[in-house]
Amino acid sequence: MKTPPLSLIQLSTDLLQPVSLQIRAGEILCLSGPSGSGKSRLLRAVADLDPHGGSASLGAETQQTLRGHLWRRAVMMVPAESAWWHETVGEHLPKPMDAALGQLGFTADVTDWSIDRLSSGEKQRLALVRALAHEPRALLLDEPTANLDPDTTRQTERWLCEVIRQRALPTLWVAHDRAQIERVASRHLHIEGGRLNESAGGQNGWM
Ligand SMILES: Nc1ncnc2c1ncn2[C@@H]1O[C@H](COP(=O)(O)OP(=O)(O)OP(=O)(O)O)[C@@H](O)[C@H]1O
Repeated sequence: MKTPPLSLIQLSTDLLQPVSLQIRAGEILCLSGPSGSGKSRLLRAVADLDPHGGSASLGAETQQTLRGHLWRRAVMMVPAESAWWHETVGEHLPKPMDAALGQLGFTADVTDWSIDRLSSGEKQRLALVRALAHEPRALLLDEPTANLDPDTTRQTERWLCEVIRQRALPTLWVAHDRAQIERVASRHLHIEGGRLNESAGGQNGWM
């Protein structure tokens, strides 16, 4: 089955003018902008977690036609700070994710680890694995490598890019780091002053 694109249709927040755009299957659209410019709030609007104007759709399905929890399972947001509610890592995974965990450098016993012992970087990578275990059809990533050292950042980026390509997931990826955007982005938008502008790179296009 062909993976549908993720579309924003006149989507607006109180910080962002209405925006319409389409993210194709397997495309990584990076979003940069100054702190407080509304990047996370745009992601939350696409996930239908906050009140907003306009709508978003995934092929024929829209925020209006899918119930909230089903929309958010299909269009999966991984926030910068993940929430955990069970005692161990394994209890949060709806299916075994051994290959992904191994590719991200975890040993097989990570599923038995207590949430209390996890570092912020471990939490961040495990939240990505958990999100993908739910088999979403689009991804919203809020600074997915913010807590990682340079080597782990590269490892996580490579893994994410491969999964996004294999599963043909339309992806909106908030990033601050210019080098990261150059490595992963199919397209780059910059948000500033309530507007979303296509960025061709270059000094003025980056934050
Ligand atoms: N629920 C809310 N109601 C009103 N204002 C909010 C709400 N959540 C966040 N804000 C404010 O909206 C602004 C944008 O927040 P947002 O988290 O989207 O910024 P950001 O661009 O992701 O910034 P950063 O790069 O620092 O993470 C901030 O000034 C924030 O304080």
